[in-house]
Formats: sequence, C-alpha cells, structure tokens
Amino acid sequence: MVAGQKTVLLDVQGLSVSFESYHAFLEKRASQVISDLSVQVYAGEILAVVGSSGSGKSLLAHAIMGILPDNARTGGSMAYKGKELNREYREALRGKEIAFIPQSVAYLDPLMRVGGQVRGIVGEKLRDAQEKAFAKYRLDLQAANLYPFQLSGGMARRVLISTAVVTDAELIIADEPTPGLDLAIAVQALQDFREFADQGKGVLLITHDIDLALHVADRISIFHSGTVIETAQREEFSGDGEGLKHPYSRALFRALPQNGFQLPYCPKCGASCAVWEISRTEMRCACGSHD
Ligand SMILES: Nc1ncnc2c1ncn2[C@@H]1O[C@H](COP(=O)(O)OP(=O)(O)OP(=O)(O)O)[C@@H](O)[C@H]1O
Ligand code: NI
Repeated sequence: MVAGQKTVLLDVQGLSVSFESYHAFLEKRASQVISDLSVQVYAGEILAVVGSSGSGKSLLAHAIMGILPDNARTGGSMAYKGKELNREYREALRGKEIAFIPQSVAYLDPLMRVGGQVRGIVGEKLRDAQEKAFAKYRLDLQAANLYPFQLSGGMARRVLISTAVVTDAELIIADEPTPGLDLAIAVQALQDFREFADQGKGVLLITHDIDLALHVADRISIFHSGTVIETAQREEFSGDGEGLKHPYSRALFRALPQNGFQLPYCPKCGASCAVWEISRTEMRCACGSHD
C-alpha cells in the first residue's frame, strides 16, 4: 500500500478489457481494447492519463468504477487502499470515497432533479455544500430543480463536477472534465482538483490534452493503444524531452506548440509524415518506403 514514502490510493495492475460479440453462425469473437495496463494513484497527487481519442481511456475509468457493459471481460487486479476492489467494496465506495466525473453527461439520472443528485444519498445535510458548489461553478440555484434534459451540456458538466466536489471523496476519477466549459470555470475546476490533492487526496485525470496535463498533474501516464507506455513526473517533460523513456512520449511532447511543433522523423527515410508503429517499448516507422 505504500510505495517509497507515498501511500497508494488506487493500484491497477495488468488490467485487460475485451469485448465479446457474436458474428455469423454464432461465432464468438473478442476484441481486446485494454491490455496489461498498470497505473497507480498516490494520495496527494493528480495523476493524468493522457491518450488520443478512442485509445481506451474512458474504459479504464469504467473498469475502475465497475460500470463496463455486460459483454466486457476484464483481467488483472485492482485495489483501493490496499484492498481488492471487488463488487461489494466498489458499492461501498462509489459516490462516497470514490467520486466519478464521467465524460458523458448521459450518466446523470434522467428522472431525478439535479440538486438531489448532487446531494446524493447524504440528502439534506449536504444542501449547504451543494449550494456553495453551485455558486462556485456559477450554476443558478434554481438549476437544482431542473431535470438533466433541461440543462445545457456545459451546465450538466458543472453539475457533475459539483457532485464530485461536495462528496467526502478521497479519490476523484475525472474523465475529460473540462471540454465545453468556459475558461474561468475550467480553471476553477482544475484549481479545485489541485486543492483536493493538496489535502492528501488523489485525482485521476483523464484527458487527451497533454498541455492541460502538464499544467495541473504531478505525474503523467502516457496511454497508447490500450496500455500505459510510460509514467513520468511532470518535470521530465522539459527541455527536448530527453528525460522521457519512450519515443512516443518524446514525440508527443516535442509536437507541442511551445516546442515548435516538431514532428517525429524516420531515421531511415528522413520523412516526418511517416506512419508509426508504436509498441510498448519502441516506435518504428511503418511508412513502407524502405522495405
Ligand atoms: N461496448 C463496447 N463494445 C465494443 N467496443 C467498445 C465498447 N465501448 C468502447 N469500445 C471501444 O473501445 C475503444 C476505446 O473506447 P474509449 O471510450 O475508452 O476511448 P477514449 O480513449 O475514452 O476516447 P475519447 O478520448 O474519444 O473519449 C474504442 O475503440 C471503442 O470503439
Ligand atoms: Ni473517453
């Protein structure tokens, strides 16, 4: 449970997620989306998981929360505060010790007024906290009386963030929480995450935006094709990225505007527009021009 001096809140080891589907003649097929993925969130930190669209980031969050669809098969192990995250333990933690900010606002209960959802099971005792959170996120207090379908996308996202902030959570799992928010509100949310982590709690921040991750996270896990290829301290993302181990991490960092939009080039053909094959340990040109 303790790695070095740090307390591990969430420990995911060797996670795999695949989906089973039936094709012609009831032939069963499985497609693997996440494989051998390991990630740890320490108490007191924001860990960002950064990866491109469709790489499996939301599925990682859903696997942790135990809300994958029925046809999903998982492998590996997950522990929270040193105890295996099984069904009962998850039920006990969800919405209490672990707060989830889903990427899709479809996760709000369509049949329940949003104020009540934010107060959740703790009920009226949380009214003050909910009203404070709404004020901070510039949600009209009247919004508490609305149903999810009456909210705009940005309002719904602010409701979801308020929900995470008002609970007594120790771990927030936030799946792309800021798109669609005004800059001031997005900054507010990220500041709240920082404050939350500084109180000794943990945040797993899922994003496609490496620049955002570099602004707020303590450590960054680079996610590619359903696995984490490298986890590095934010400070390693500096200079020319020479402190990073995986060439894909370096390529992502060097492609940032502040680093001059450098594109990776193929050491064999010299082209910068090459197609890349990225494995757990290397990044090879697959443009085929020198086979
Ligand atoms: N129920 C499902 N059945 C089969 N495949 C699925 C299912 N849900 C997701 N996938 C596949 O898993 C992959 C990863 O999806 P996921 O939503 O985790 O990506 P993501 O990294 O969160 O992307 P984005 O940044 O766009 O949110 C996608 O290719 C998607 O098609
Ligand atoms: Ni996603």
